[in-house]
Amino acid sequence: MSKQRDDKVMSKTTGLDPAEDLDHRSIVLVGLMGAGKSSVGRRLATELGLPFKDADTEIEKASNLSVAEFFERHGEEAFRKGERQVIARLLTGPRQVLATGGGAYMDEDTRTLIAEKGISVWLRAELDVLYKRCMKRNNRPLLKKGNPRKILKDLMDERYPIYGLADLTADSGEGPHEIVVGKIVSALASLPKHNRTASDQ
Ligand SMILES: Nc1ncnc2c1ncn2[C@@H]1O[C@H](COP(=O)(O)OP(=O)(O)O)[C@@H](O)[C@H]1O
Ligand SMILES: O=C(O)C1=C[C@@H](OP(=O)(O)O)[C@@H](O)[C@H](O)C1
Ligand SMILES: [Mg+2]
Repeated sequence: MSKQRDDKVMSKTTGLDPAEDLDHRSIVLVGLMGAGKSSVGRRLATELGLPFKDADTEIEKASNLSVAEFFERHGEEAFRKGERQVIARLLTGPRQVLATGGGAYMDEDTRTLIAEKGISVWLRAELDVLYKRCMKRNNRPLLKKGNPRKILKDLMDERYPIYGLADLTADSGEGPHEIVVGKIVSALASLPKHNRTASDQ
C-alpha cells in the first residue's frame, strides 16, 4: 500500500496483507458522532450489495432500550461492555458493512478484532460539520453532559489519533451522503486485489 494522500480519500499505510484476498472482509466504519457511520454505512451497503448492521441498533434490540436509556439505566461502562460483545458477535457473521458507535474503536480488543476480521474506514469530519449534524437530534447521551461543541472538540483531540489507525480514511464533509459513499468505494478499490475478479488479475 502506498502512502498516497489526497484531500478527499486517503489510503494510508495499512496493516492489511497485500497478498490477501480482501473480498471476505467486512467493512467497518469508525469515527466520531455525526461523521455519518450509520447513514452513510446503510447507503454503502446498498451500493456494495452487502448486509448492513449498526452496532448501536443491535445493542438497542438486545436490551430493548434506546442508547440514551441504556446509558441512563446501566451507565457507560456497561454500554461499552455490551458494545464490545455485540461487535465481536457481528464480526463472526457474514461479510457486511458495520457502522460502529463512535466510542467502539477506542477499545483495544475491538480494534484488534476489527483489524483481524475487517477493513476499517475512518469517516473523518470537521468540528462544525459534526456539531451541525449532531444537533439535528438529541439522542447522544455523551453530548448532554455539558457544552456539546466543547465535548465534541475534546473527543476529537482524544480520539482522532486512534481513529487514524484505521486502514482507510474518507473525509465526510458538507454535501450529500453519496459523495462519501463514492469516496469509500474508491478507497476500497485502491486496496490490493480488493473487488477484483480472477480475470482482472
Ligand atoms: N454526508 C452527509 N451529508 C448529509 N448529511 C449527513 C451526511 N452524513 C451524515 N449526515 C446526517 O448527519 C446526521 C448524523 O449522521 P449519522 O449517520 O447518524 O452519524 P454517526 O452514525 O456517525 O453518528 C444524520 O442526520 C445524517 O443523515
Ligand atoms: O462516541 C460515542 O462514544 C458514542 C457514539 C454513539 O454512536 P454514533 O457515533 O453513531 O453517534 C453511541 O454509540 C453512544 O451515544 C456513544
Ligand atoms: Mg451511528
